[in-house]
Amino acid sequence: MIEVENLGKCYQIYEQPRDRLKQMLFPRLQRLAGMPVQTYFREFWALKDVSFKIEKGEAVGIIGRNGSGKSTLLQMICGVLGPTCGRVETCGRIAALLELGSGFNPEFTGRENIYMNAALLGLSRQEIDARYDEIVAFADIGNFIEQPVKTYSSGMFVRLAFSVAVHVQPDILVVDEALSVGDITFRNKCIEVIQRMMARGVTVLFVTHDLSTLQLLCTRVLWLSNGQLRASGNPVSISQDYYVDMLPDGGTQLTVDRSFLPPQQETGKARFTELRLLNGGEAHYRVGQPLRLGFVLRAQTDLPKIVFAVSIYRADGDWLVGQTSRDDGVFWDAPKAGQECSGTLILNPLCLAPGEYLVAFAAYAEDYSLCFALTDLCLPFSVRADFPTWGKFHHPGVWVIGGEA
Ligand SMILES: Nc1ncnc2c1ncn2[C@@H]1O[C@H](COP(=O)(O)OP(=O)(O)OP(=O)(O)O)[C@@H](O)[C@H]1O
Repeated sequence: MIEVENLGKCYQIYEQPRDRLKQMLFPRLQRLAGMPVQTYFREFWALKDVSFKIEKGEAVGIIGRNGSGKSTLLQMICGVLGPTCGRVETCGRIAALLELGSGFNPEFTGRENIYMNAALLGLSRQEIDARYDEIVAFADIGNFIEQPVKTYSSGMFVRLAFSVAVHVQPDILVVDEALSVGDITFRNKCIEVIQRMMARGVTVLFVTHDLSTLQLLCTRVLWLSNGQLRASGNPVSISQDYYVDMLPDGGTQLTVDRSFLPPQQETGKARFTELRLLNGGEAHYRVGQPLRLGFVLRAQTDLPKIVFAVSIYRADGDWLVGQTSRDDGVFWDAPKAGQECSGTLILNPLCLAPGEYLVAFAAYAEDYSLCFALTDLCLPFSVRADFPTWGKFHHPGVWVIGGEA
């Protein structure tokens, strides 16, 4: 559905505005005068020599630090930006959510923008009429649909744009970071729709900094670094490598006592302010050692009683441990806005087989009816053994020779 070959985008960077003028005039004059031709800009490659293919029905996530070229790549795939070199080929109708509000006329109402946008994507008046109610219902922005979109909040913008994009029956859906401005209910609704579209064979390409959405939706991840394709493959292992690369120490102190905050879902209710993996300064856990996971949560509003949950995943995405304080009969008293709840989960001994692991933390109401905070996979750690082990777990056990079972 998408084929990108040796794609590159080079910008000319001028240190001062007058250099732009010099560049327009001087090289021509120098050429006329038979003098050596000078340039008054420096080249900056936002994207360089990127190649990949995406098949029908794949959901591909693009990750990378700020400025690594993700939006540039999406814009070139959607045809709104021309490449400096290389080529992009796509098949079928592309519906794209690029920059916030792009493709919308701010003076037009939501209704008018729906008609304009859907028409640009190739739908006839009758087709739009037939889908109009569905588009409005999905966007769920109430009477604002009759207001000029310049009065919309960023979340409302995205709701409407996303709703149009998914209702025009595209062959390729391209989403640049848009989901991150929607609230959690809308984000979950979008994820469901994207999953349904994927099941119908729609190809999805999206940029996100939210590694949990990435792992939930993607069949493959492309990691861009300084405009180049650094890695492509399994969402969990690539996001783990990416995550480690983002660590302040570059991951060199991977499993030594340290604290690091991963991205987390903004619920407006609470945030984890500290997450810590404690293993006494060792480079790796040994099979059978205790694992201590420390956490601090700050309430942003008055909250009821809290229970914490910790999940441990193997690096290939297999969910191995789901431990909640409620199951162990432990609750934290209802914190007031601004107050912190802290705690440690000690798994002793840690029964995981040798391998690479990641942790995720969550805080819920005691009946699990509300999630107050949820982190991405974080705190990568590894387990080693001095002896061969088999399977996913290694439980301490006692073997008895003979006797009764
Ligand atoms: N018109 C332009 N002129 C010069 N440089 C540009 C232009 N547009 C983008 N760039 C540069 O190209 C690089 C890649 O930008 P891009 O927006 O693709 O990054 P990104 O990975 O999407 O970043 P983010 O995560 O912050 O959205 C950046 O260094 C940016 O400054």
